[in-house]
Amino acid sequence: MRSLPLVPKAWKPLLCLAISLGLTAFLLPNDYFFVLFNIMALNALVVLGLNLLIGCAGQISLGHGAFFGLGAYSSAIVTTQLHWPLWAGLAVALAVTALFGIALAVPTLRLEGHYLVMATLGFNIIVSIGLNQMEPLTGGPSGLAAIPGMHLGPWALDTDRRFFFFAWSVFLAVFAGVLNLEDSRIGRALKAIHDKELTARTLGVPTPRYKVQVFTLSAMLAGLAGFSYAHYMTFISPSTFDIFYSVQVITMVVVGGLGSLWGGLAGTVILTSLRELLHAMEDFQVLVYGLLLTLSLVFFPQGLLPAALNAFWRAGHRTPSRSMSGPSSPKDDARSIYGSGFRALSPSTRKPDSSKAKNIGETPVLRVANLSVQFGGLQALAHVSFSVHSGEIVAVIGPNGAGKTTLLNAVSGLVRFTEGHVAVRDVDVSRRPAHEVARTGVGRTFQAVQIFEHLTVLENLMVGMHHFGRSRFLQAMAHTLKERREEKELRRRAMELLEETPLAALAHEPAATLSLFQQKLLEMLRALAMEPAVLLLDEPVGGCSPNESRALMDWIATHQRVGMGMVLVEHDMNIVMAYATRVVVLHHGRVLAEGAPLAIQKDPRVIEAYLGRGRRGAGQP
Ligand SMILES: Nc1ncnc2c1ncn2[C@@H]1O[C@H](COP(=O)(O)OP(=O)(O)OP(=O)(O)O)[C@@H](O)[C@H]1O
Repeated sequence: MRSLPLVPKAWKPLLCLAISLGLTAFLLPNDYFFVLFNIMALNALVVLGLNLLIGCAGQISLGHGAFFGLGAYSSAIVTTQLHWPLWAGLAVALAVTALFGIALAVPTLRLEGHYLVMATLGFNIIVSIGLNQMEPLTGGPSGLAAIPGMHLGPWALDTDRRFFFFAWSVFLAVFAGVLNLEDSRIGRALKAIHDKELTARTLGVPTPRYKVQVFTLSAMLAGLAGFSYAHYMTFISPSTFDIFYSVQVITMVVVGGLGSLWGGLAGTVILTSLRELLHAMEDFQVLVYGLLLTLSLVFFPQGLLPAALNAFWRAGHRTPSRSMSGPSSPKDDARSIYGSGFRALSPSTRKPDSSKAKNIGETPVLRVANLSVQFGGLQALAHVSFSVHSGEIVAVIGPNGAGKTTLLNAVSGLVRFTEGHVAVRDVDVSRRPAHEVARTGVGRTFQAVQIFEHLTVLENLMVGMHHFGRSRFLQAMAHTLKERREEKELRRRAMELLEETPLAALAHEPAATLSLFQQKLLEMLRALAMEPAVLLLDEPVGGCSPNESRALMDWIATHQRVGMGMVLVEHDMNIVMAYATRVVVLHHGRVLAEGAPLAIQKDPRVIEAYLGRGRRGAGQP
């Protein structure tokens, strides 16, 4: 089965779902239940898109009622008023929702959380007003009637039972595509964006493009549902597509569990049925949905269903799995923490300047020229210039607030600089977005470790390899042969890298369960997975014990030999002296001194900057 193209990854549960739906069709007693299940299928399509948007990419929309309406109305208008064929109605519905999706996504791209909710809510209200006001086109509040019924070529889907098979087949096909997408290179990138967007950008993930694409895809799924609804009901009016519909579908996502595609389906089944139960009490529906939404968000932010399932699971498994926790005590022996190749060096084995400068390349891999960064009235960096050659570890040191992290942020494209240039392997990356800088060859770690906690260890690494992949949204959804080969290759390379470290045994564990040491190691490995020309390490051993620090530094220093340059921001002078080939000292955003570690250690200007006037010669920096 694995070698066949276009077979969904989750084909077993999908097959079970298809069989259950087939059996359901024979068990449903009358047309009333078929109508209920048909509406459920269309809601499930909208929820699927919304879940992809909210759960995977972390963008919230209260405008999906509008996309549902735009899909329904655009097809209804062209098929009733222009007498276009049904397939043209579908094409128009998808095109219109895609265009509106892009038009809404691009300007709201920078918005997050409440602001994005407000923008999409505003969009829903505008569309509702438009549908009511544009009477000649939409029929106004009385709606559009006599819409052509759904048919597949010569087969008219003119009974509720026939439409049942159509609607659920469409849902199953799209569901398979979205499940494939979730478990692909793009899906991992979307989850990484949801988890830590800035970090994802520094790993080469084109976040703006993906956010627009996922928003558009989500809008198109609502448009597809709207198209099906219009030609199933053959009558539509604006009240179906108002803000209450958007609230309903959001509640279905939240109840089922944000980001859980199967949970979203369960939420749809439960809440569509609930709406039917509350049919007689129309005024209470808004109240019930609002209460469910609020209660879920406040008490069960991961979703009502996942919370119930977790409670059920915990009742059956009272003892937590040992493998899910990091090393439990300092008594865990070094091998269990570091694994082979991770034995700490004793301090005496690594001396300042010993055998460090053997493999330094001729041409710089990173050139920083005259770099200045201004934060309002604060000059954080002023005319900083230095370069890094392959095989070099250039330490950047300086007192707190000297501008070290700002320098790394400016080089990696996270901070705009007012003046200067940055070149990576002779490619000018000045003022390019962070993901492009990363793709040119800049990998980095952060002062406060930034792993994607909701991904596994292996998936974290695979996000680091994102820019090696070529597959796009549609290829990932269709799970094409090319995409499968690419995914297999990425997985193989990531496993190979992991096997270099003790993390291999934890490949499929959630990254959040790792100890700090393991997280630091994973973050470095993920940056290495990018195969960067230059690796920026921001206090890579901060928070680690001396043994852990040396183990990490010894391991990372082995990569010094493979033609990569490193910039090491570090406060621990023992580490700097032991591993740096050159040291750049920053003070008040300016380069105070630059040279070999031993020379820097004795430089009176450096001693003064670190220890202050009057204590010159009192000790080392
Ligand atoms: N985003 C920002 N907005 C405004 N000021 C900032 C910003 N980032 C840093 N700064 C300021 O710029 C200066 C340099 O900060 P930076 O974090 O680069 O120093 P650092 O040398 O890395 O310090 P530390 O060793 O404590 O990490 C500080 O005065 C800091 O307050």
